[in-house]
Amino acid sequence: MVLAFDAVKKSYVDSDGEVPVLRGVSFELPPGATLALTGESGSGKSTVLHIAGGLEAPSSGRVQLAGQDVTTLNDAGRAALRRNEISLVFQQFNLVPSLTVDANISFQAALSGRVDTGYIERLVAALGLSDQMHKYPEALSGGQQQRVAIARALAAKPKLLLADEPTGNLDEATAEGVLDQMLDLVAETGAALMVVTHSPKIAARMDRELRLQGGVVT
Ligand SMILES: Nc1ncnc2c1ncn2[C@@H]1O[C@H](COP(=O)(O)OP(=O)(O)OP(=O)(O)O)[C@@H](O)[C@H]1O
Repeated sequence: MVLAFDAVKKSYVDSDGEVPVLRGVSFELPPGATLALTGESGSGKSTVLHIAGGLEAPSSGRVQLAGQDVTTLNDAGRAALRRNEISLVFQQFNLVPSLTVDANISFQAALSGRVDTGYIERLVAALGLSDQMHKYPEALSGGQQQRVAIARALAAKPKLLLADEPTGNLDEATAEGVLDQMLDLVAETGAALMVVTHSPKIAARMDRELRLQGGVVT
């Protein structure tokens, strides 16, 4: 399995006391699988994504990523897993402002020593970014920045691609193009893909939909 959640629970503590968000979430994502994670606002979708990406720890339960139990790894182990096996696309694009688009796109791939120039050129062309490569992120529109973030995530050829509303700022045709690129990566490399989305159209393009409701998946 690329990703396996086993009875994952997560609570936050706020001024009212402990607030349970995930009450026992289990699912598996094998290589080449695609999954849409849906549910109402506040149902815990981003929380699942952050736990899957090793950014947050579950309160209990087990998470296995690329065959390793994330819950027992130390910080260095988790950081290595994040760097080498996982790409995340957030709602905020987290581009590096001091680097050109070109350098931003290669950034993660370079960290894990996997820069495939031919693949990056294809991606950049397919995502309509060829004319933007020497610009800095601040000179790009929101939709262009989003495509740069997606190109960076794909360029690293991760085993697991996690995306939170990856097409939120894009018009329909561009959003379709972005999804095509994500699904091509899955088809070509056997990566697994999990997408958080409110869009039934995007969900329909994934193999499977998990709906979060009341802290469990349905
Ligand atoms: N760091 C935190 N501290 C306290 N509560 C949190 C924290 N992160 C998330 N929550 C709470 O957990 C619940 C789930 O949040 P989450 O962001 O996972 O939902 P979501 O389904 O992704 O929502 P949306 O569709 O609006 O992005 C919310 O009630 C939120 O307030």
